[in-house]
Amino acid sequence: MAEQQTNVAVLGGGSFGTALASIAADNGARVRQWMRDETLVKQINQEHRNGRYLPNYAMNPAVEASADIQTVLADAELVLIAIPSKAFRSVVQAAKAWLRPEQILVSTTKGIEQEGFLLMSQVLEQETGFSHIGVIAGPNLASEIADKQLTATVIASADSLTRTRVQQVLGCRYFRVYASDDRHGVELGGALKNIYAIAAGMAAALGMGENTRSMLMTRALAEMSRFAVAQGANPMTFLGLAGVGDLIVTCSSNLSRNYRVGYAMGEGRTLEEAVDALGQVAEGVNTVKLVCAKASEMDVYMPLAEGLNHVLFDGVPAQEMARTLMMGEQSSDVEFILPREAVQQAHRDQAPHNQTSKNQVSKDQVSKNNGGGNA
Ligand SMILES: NC(=O)C1=CN([C@@H]2O[C@H](COP(=O)(O)OP(=O)(O)OC[C@H]3O[C@@H](n4cnc5c(N)ncnc54)[C@H](OP(=O)(O)O)[C@@H]3O)[C@@H](O)[C@H]2O)C=CC1
Ligand SMILES: O=C(CO)COP(=O)(O)O
Repeated sequence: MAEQQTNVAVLGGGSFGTALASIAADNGARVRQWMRDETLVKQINQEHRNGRYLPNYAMNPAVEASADIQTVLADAELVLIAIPSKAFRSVVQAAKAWLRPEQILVSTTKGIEQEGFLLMSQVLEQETGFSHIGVIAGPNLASEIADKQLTATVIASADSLTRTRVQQVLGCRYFRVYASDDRHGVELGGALKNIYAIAAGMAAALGMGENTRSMLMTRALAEMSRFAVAQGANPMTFLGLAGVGDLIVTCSSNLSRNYRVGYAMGEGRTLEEAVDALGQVAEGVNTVKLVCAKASEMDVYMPLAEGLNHVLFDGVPAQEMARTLMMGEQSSDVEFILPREAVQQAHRDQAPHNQTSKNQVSKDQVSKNNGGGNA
């Protein structure tokens, strides 16, 4: 529980920003929430309801909404930024004149900026140069938080003041906040799982069974952690809420917008139709493109992401991805115990006449096969 009244600013009037603003207010903080939509500002201040993003949620009436970013940031000790990745930098730039180095800046955004492949905390660092910077990620469907379903998240920062203040300000009887100092790993976990949530939604619409779903999620975790480790993250982070925790919820729930985009495509809709019908952000659509380009540049094997990328952007039918799911290399289960290279070497050593074994399909063959493969 908050020990003293803290001034909190939330930038973003979407579903997650609204849920976090209300949690902080429930917890005794003085909360101001910024959004650009004046009609929504009026509705939140008069009806204590965000009719566009969380229409059935009775917000804490103490949350004060405003379209004036200067007013919202005045006196804020903690600033939570819940703006989709495509607009994140421009909003930080608009806020910059009123930010101060002693403030704690926390991104809640699970996405990647195309230019430079930057995560949002890196954008915050670039734009401000401040030292109290953190990220929040975890299995946090906003609409379940709005129902006050028991929920846990992670605050990740190298800065202990950031971790502690966020735990104090947001931790309450229905929202638990665990700490991590692997900011990069936690932030990558939140961004990467959106890719696999789309694939899981597609698999569900295609009628795949529970074994398939479990395989997909577990191999997704292998792929995510492989990529994150190549980017300098700690693989153990993926055992936590921001890794396996967030992956489970978004690959299982129709409340996840990324899952819903995949489901709609599995039912035969185009990407454009699926995204238009959603009317909110599905970060995974952009993330899969950026991650595949980065993985190819770094030579990281990511067949699930590559397969999805082909379905989303190259017109490959979803059914084709499912078929090729079974044709990739049969490699190591947990490669941090048995490295992939060791399995591949054993196959090479034991193949008759040093031919590629029958069950072992090379990376080249997998990518030729319409981009699908087993992670
Ligand atoms: N919703 C969830 O369950 C969770 C979401 N997240 C992450 O939080 C981030 C924000 O998501 P969420 O709140 O759900 O998003 P929503 O799509 O619900 O809302 C987006 C908000 O950002 C605003 N916005 C978009 N572009 C701009 C812009 N150029 N300038 C100013 N404001 C802008 C929108 O304003 P307007 O209405 O005027 O367009 C809206 O207030 C995402 O990265 C998401 O991954 C993380 C955990 C859970
Ligand atoms: O990140 C989320 C839950 O943890 C929200 O997922 P979606 O963006 O797919 O709705």
